[in-house]
Amino acid sequence: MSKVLVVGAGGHAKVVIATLRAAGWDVIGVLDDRPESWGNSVLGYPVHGGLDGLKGTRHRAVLAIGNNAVRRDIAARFPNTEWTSAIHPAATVHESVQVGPGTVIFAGAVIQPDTVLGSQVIVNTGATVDHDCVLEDYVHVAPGTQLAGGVQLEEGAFLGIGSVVTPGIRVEKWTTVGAGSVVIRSLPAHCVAVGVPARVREETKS
Ligand SMILES: CC(=O)SCCNC(=O)CCNC(=O)[C@H](O)C(C)(C)COP(=O)(O)OP(=O)(O)OC[C@H]1O[C@@H](n2cnc3c(N)ncnc32)[C@H](O)[C@@H]1OP(=O)(O)O
Repeated sequence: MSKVLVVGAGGHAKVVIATLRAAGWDVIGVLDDRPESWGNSVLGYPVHGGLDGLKGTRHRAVLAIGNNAVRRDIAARFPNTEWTSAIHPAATVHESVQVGPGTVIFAGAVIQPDTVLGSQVIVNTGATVDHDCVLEDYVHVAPGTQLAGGVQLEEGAFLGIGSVVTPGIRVEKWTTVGAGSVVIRSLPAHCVAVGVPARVREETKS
């Protein structure tokens, strides 16, 4: 069994650990920069200490943090870490799908042919991503999100739980789509869009 470290000791880490275990990985522990988490455990796996523990380790690691910008910043901080992807055996991922380093795909997700997932992407529980989609680096599609064919989610886009995107739509960089929203027109970068149909309600800085 290959050994792997988990980075992040929050709720998302529980699902990452469950996914890794189901996929046959040997989880050797958790790292988190918050001192209050040290000595605790996540699903029975000990939090050994801060992220500097990644320096010099020969083990692979998974970034188990749901926030897209935080994943981006940690990946930049540790360029020499070998980030591994994790796919739950109860996810359905077509053999033509490309999966980048550090990307996690949780139970019940379905990913259809010729979709491309970048690095550090999260396809959360039960999300469906249909044919020919592109999810760039640091994208997170929350549980139950449904993407039609040919959807493009640019770097850092976050789609809230249960959101829906119609065919061929583009959501530009670092934009957030609110829970339950239905995206029927492409969305610009760095904004928050909500509702049915989704409309921009706020511009953001990052
Ligand atoms: C396993 C996991 O847990 S994965 C994590 C999944 N997490 C999610 O899906 C979270 C999704 N987050 C949301 O939908 C949030 O509501 C956000 C990000 C869109 C907005 O959050 P905030 O900026 O805090 O917005 P806030 O709660 O202040 O609401 C602002 C306005 O937007 C409206 N609004 C917020 N979210 C939505 C939504 N999803 N759909 C429609 N309207 C919404 C509010 O009703 C409010 O309207 P008002 O000004 O007329 O009263």
